[in-house]
Amino acid sequence: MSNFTLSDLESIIAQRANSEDEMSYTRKLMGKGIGKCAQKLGEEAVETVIAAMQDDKAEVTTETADLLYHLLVVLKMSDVSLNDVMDELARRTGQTGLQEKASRPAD
Ligand SMILES: N=c1c2ncn([C@@H]3O[C@H](COP(=O)(O)OP(=O)(O)OP(=O)(O)O)[C@@H](O)[C@H]3O)c2ncn1[C@@H]1O[C@H](COP(=O)(O)O)[C@@H](O)[C@H]1O
Repeated sequence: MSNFTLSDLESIIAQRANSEDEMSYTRKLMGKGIGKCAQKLGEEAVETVIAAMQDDKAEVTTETADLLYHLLVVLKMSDVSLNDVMDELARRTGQTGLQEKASRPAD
């Protein structure tokens, strides 16, 4: 099992965002703006859903890797850190998902 974490990948993405590395996919993608990054995130989410519906474990694994990478790119572009997201998830651990839903303001 690898010790590699999402936090490690977040750090690499942050380095690439500020680099001049012509071989960096991250740099190239971010250069296209938030619209393209968000579109890629949506595509990877759909591909993960399709893999799950096909009950294809290998494909779910690779598509989820693509999805998590593109999610971290969008978080970086949005100036939201993984820590921000983990803090929000930690805040929610005191209640069930249905309690959280009931506590939301009415639309
Ligand atoms: N984890 C990833 C990762 N997952 C997916 N991808 C890329 O995401 C792209 C998605 O594939 P697609 O075929 O859908 O996209 P595409 O056709 O190339 O792109 P578009 O033409 O649609 O824009 C591929 O080019 C993948 O290589 C990733 N690119 C980089 N990383 C990691 O991010 C770090 C920084 O990478 P670089 O910025 O490339 O140095 C490194 O640790 C990499 O391993």
